[in-house]
Order: sequence, then structure tokens, then C-alpha cells
Amino acid sequence: MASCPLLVIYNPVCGDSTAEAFFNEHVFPRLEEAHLQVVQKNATGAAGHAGTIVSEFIEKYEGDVTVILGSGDGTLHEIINALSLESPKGVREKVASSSVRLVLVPCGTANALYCSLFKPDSMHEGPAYKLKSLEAFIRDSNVVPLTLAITTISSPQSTQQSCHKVAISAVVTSTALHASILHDSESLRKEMPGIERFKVAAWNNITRWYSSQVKLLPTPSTQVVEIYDPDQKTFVTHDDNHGIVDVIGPFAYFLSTVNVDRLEPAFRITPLVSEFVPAEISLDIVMVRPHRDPTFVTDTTEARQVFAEKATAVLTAAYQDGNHINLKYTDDGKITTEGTGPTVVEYIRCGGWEWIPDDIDEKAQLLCSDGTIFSIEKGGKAVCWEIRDGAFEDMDSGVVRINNGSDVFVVRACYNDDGADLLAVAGEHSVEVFRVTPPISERIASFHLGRRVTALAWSPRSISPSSSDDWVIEITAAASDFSLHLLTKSSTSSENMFAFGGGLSGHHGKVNDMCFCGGRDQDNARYVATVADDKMLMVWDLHPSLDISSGIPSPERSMGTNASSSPRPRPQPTAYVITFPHPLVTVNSHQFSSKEFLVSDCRGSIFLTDWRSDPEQSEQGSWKQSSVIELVEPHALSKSLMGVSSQWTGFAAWRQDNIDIVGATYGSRFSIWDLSKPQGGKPSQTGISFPDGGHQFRWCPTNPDYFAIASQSPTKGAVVHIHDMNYVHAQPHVINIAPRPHRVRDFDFMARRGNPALAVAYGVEVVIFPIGVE
Ligand SMILES: Nc1ncnc2c1ncn2[C@@H]1O[C@H](COP(=O)(O)OP(=O)(O)OP(=O)(O)O)[C@@H](O)[C@H]1O
Repeated sequence: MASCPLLVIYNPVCGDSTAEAFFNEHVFPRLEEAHLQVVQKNATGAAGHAGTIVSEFIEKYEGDVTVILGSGDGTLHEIINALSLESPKGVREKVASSSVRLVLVPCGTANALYCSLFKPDSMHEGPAYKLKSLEAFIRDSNVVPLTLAITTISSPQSTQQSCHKVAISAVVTSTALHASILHDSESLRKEMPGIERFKVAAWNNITRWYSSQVKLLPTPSTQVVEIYDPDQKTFVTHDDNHGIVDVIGPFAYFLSTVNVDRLEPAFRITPLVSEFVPAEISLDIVMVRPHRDPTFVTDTTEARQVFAEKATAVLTAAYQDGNHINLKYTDDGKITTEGTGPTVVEYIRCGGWEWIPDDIDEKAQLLCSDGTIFSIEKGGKAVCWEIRDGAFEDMDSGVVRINNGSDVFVVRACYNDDGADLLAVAGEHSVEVFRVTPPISERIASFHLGRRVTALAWSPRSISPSSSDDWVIEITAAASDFSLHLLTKSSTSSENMFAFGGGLSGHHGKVNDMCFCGGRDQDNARYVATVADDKMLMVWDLHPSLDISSGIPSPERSMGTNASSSPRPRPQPTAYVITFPHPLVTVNSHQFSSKEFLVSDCRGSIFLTDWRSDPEQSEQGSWKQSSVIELVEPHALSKSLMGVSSQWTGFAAWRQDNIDIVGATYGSRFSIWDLSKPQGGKPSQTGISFPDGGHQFRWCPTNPDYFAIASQSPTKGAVVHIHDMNYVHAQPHVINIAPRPHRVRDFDFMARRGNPALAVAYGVEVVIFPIGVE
């Protein structure tokens, strides 16, 4: 490590402005003594300069570099943000991965990260204490990897050019009192260069409460939010243990940290970071909500004045070796460390949080990331979550990760020209819709179905907020109880859910796939096809001219504003049913045909079905009357002739630029049919992708020669193979997404132009990344 190029930077105005003197007196002589050659040394000249210095320095070197940094946490924050948010240039552009190692010399005011790594013995440590990191570097000791917290601050979804800011913290991300303190204390820096200015600013803000809607996001690996129980002296699963935890304000205090147990040498606000070292990458949150006080009645100026004393008690206890986490209320609202009353502080360990400040509460709109203050626009929000190893590379290469909080079962990208950045993600209870604009994603709709989702389809009506002010989200979803749902949200209306297909009239087996009708006329948003384990293809008319709802549960409107404004309930969709010989797995439509669906079954047969062929004759008909073509996967046929039972299922996909090309997987094989050259239903090309069984097959909508196959076998891990139609027998491009025991639950291509990108669901995560195939 000592042989890496060495850059020295110090901030001459941080802390009490003694960094330069300290470096001249102690740091440079010690480096000389250790025979370590400094390649470049700089004093920062302005705010933001440190980031530029380090970015420009690393552009000149391919491998690891070391930066000796004399500053506080703010300058470190600038460097981390510059390195993670700017694209690599110079020789770095072609370098796969290398690290920037930091040697900290604490010259700032609070030096939270340094004091957490090198715990001070007293408040007045001498030069030897400040040189501990430098000495460790000279000895070539271990390097501590940093966990980082990324916060996206987004403007309201309704704004035409909704914008995002991204802040990366290595220490603290906060709102409420802590953000107000940091906001106000900067103006006090000149007269109070030490930590006293934080106390003055705290006192000036101590009676404030902050109104916001908050969600706590689970840690990806454990999938739960944990809360500290001072009686058991351990973390326990939060009472509201269904993944995401909703928290109601107002808040007196809300702060999260990574890497640090303290924000000043003695202010141990998140002491459990060092006492219960997190097993997984996570955030520690400390929050104080006044309404937990048993004497709280209502939010008045007097109530806030009275509570100020209690907030002060929390801050004071944090200075007493982090004892605030043991404080409880007595029945009459006094603060004690005894008894069984509610805790004054809620100490949370989780994967992230979302903060949606109340429009009318200006102070609630402040957000602090390592001392840098941001303002959340009215109607906007901030989402903060931890990021893991390799996340810097992710950000540089346009990778986006979505943590759903619970297992993801279905991902479906919107293929409409005006919706190419939209992605629907469905899990245990809900369908979430994201606008994906690397390196970030923004959730723009959330539909809580309360049941596991088994299939999704995007309506051709959907338009992204990126494309129009009059945007619309329209999706159909199937749930594990075989119910179907039309989910809508638009620029003028909130989430609306309309249930149909329940009861006797609908499916009575798991709905495995669905798609809207093809073609380019208006009907394509009117009809939606569903296929299920019950061997039925059902084509639903979402806008029937007649309401024939007998025997069908009445329409359900469980959310949204449209429910009350609609004069009459919407008529129940009617279904046209075609029965097949075996359980059905996939259904596809095509942009050039409004009358056909491509249906695959679990035995590897594929049917091209003209569902409008002769409705009189074949109503409630069978596949024989309506199927135009039956394609047979020879491998599947031989298996079934030999009576070999298999858990393999057939999965078919229709290439959208060419109506004659169909691709499918069955078992280890994939097959491609060219319908313009019929060969008795046999494929024109076959190959092997995963010897122990491929599962899903999808064509790339933006580069139609590419198709991707994923295996669901857990023996491989989460892997996707990319094939090229022009070289079907060549080895596929293998993309390893996650090791065993992960497996790909579902995947789809994004429809945005440029480098093709995949969205892959595994576990609780969806990762969206450019496939980078030459
Ligand atoms: N030459 C300069 N002139 C003015 N400001 C500068 C200069 N160099 C750096 N800065 C700014 O100084 C600010 C304070 O630096 P830093 O956060 O490192 O010290 P601090 O605030 O005293 O310590 P801490 O963050 O540990 O409390 C940073 O936000 C940085 O942008």
C-alpha cells in the first residue's frame, strides 16, 4: 500500500484553521522520516476543491492510490461524492476496479469518522492521537472498508422535469433537529470554531418538531427492520415486521449513521454501531417522536416547550456514553432508565429510509449529508439506503439496484415508446412502479394488493412522466388467489385498483402470464389475455359495452380518489375462454397482429391462436378450433413419448420486430422457429443454454438479434445468458448476477434506447444493468 501514488490534501480553513501548521510540523516530517514520497500536495482553495483534486489525481494512475487527508468530515464527503458520482476519465476510464485509500488526519471540528475509528481517551488529545491513522498507514496495517449511504432527493413527481440530487454519506444522513443544527451552525463558525457552535444551534432549534411521512426499509439480507430493546439489550424484529415499516410523525429527532458511533468525540448518538457491530451492511437510525410520551395530548406550542426538556435530556444522555438509548418514560412523562415504560428514543437498524416532509413544514425539508445541507422541494422526498461493495462501479457503469423490501416474483418493463424507462416490480403484497434513470430509480406508484403477484402486463396506454405531463400508469396484475386487477395512476389521479376475474367466472389455477392484445389500434389497450395452470386462455374485455356482472363479485375500489368521483361502478370485464390440453405457461401478443396470441404450455408445445377467428362457433371453445399453428419442441416431444416426467416448463417469446420469429426454452434447450418457413412445426434452430434446465426466454426489444435465457436452477446462482441470433451456436455471453443460493426469479429487457439493459429480480432485489455485449 505504501508504494501506491501518494496525494496529500489539507483544508486550511476547517476546524480552528490549524491544518496547514499541523501538516508542516508533524505530517510532512513523519512522511520524510518513513521515506514515503508524496507525488502531489495541495491545500484546498475553496469548497468542492478537494473532490476535484482527487478526481484529477486518480485520472493519471491506473491502480490503487492513497490520499492523506487533513480535514473534517465535510471535506471527506466532497471527495467521496466526487469519486462516486462522476464518470471516470483519463486512464481510469478503462480500468476495471481499483481503490482509493484514505489516511485521515483529524483537523476538522467534529471529526466523527476519525473519532469512531480511533476512540479518544480524553477530550484534549495531543498530536500523537491525530497521527494514529498516518502511523497505521506507515505500518501498512489493515484497511477498513467504508459502508456508504446513498440518498436521492427527488422533486415532486408531477413536475415536468422532475430532478434528482444524489448525496453519498460516509458518516451521517439526517433531517429534523440534527439537519437544523448543521444548517444554522455554519453561520456561527467564525465566532465559534469548535463544537460549541453545534450546542448553540441545538438550543435555538430545540422546541421544533418536524412533520413527515417516514418508511423504514428492511435490511436486504434479513428482510426485516430491527429495533433495539434496552431490556433484552439486543435488537429485535420491529413489531410491524412485514418488510417496510411506516412511521408516523411528528419527529423531534431523526438521524441515521454508517461507520460511526459518534458525531463528536463524546457525542455517541449511535453507540450500538460499535457495541453490536452490524453483521450485514445496514444503517442505524435514532429517532425521537414526542407522541410516545405518555403525557402527550396534542401538538401545541406549550407541548413543544415542555418536550424541549425531554429532547435536551436525550442529547445530554448521548454525551454520557450513549446512554440515551436506555431512557424510558414513567407513566407521568418523566424520564428514567428504570421501569417498563416506552423508550424515549427508538433505535433502529435497517436497510434504509424514506422521508416525505410535510409541504407546509419548511424545516422538515432540510436534509444533512455529512454536514452538507440539501433542501427537499415541496412535494418531493428523500430516500436513503446503504450501498455495498462495488456500488461505486455500479454507479459509474449505470447499474441501478432496487431493494423491494420483500421477495420479488415478477419484473416487467414497459415496452411503449413513451414508457421506456418504466419498470414494474411485484412481490409478496404489492406492485411497485419505478422510473429508472441510471444511476437512480424513483418509485412513482405503489399498489398494495395484499397478495403475492404471479403475473403482470403493461397496457399500451402507459406513458412515463419523463415523456409527458399527462402521464399514465396502467398495468394488469394477477394475484395468488387467481384474482385479476387493473392498476392505474395518472398525473391527475392517485393509485386506483379495480378487481376483476374473481370467483367462478375467472381462473381457478395459478395465472402464469398475461399480456395486452397486440396490434396498433385502440383495441390493444382494451383486451388483456391471461393464461393459467387451469389450462385456460382467457381474453378479457376491459371495456365491455354491456355490464354482465351476474355471479361476479362487484367491482372493488380499494384506493385512490377516483372511487368517490365515479358516478357508477365500472362494468365488470367479460372473458372469452379457450381451453387447452395442458397447463399454460406464457402468452404473447405481437405489435403487428391484433388477432393472435402465442400461448405455450408446460409440455413444450406452442400455439398460435386466432382468438377472434369465429367467435360464434368456438366461443368457450377449444384450442383445436382456434389454433392456427402448433409448434413442437422436439426435445419436449421425445421426453413425453418416453414418459419421462419433468419439472421443466415451456416458455415462449415472440420477436417484436418480426412476426415470423418465435423463440422458446424447454429443458436444457432453446429453439427458434421461423414461421415463414414451416417445417411441420419444427424449429429452424436449436441449441443448449443451461444443461440443467433453462427457464425464461426473452427477446431484446432494442437490439432484436439478442435474446436472453435465465435458469431457475439454484445450483448456478443468479445467471443470465445472452445469445445472438446471428451466432446461435456460439457460446452465450454469461452474466453472473449473484452467487448461490440466489437464482433469477424473473427478468426482462428494459426498452430504453442505447446499450441494451436487463432488469433481473433475485431475492428482494432487482438489479438493472447494461449488458455490454459487443
Ligand atoms: N479554501 C477553502 N475556503 C473555504 N472553504 C473551504 C476551503 N476548503 C474547503 N472548504 C470547505 O470547508 C468546509 C468545512 O470543512 P470540513 O467539514 O472538512 O471541516 P469542519 O466542518 O471543520 O469539520 P467537521 O466536518 O468534522 O465538523 C467544507 O465544506 C469545504 O467545502
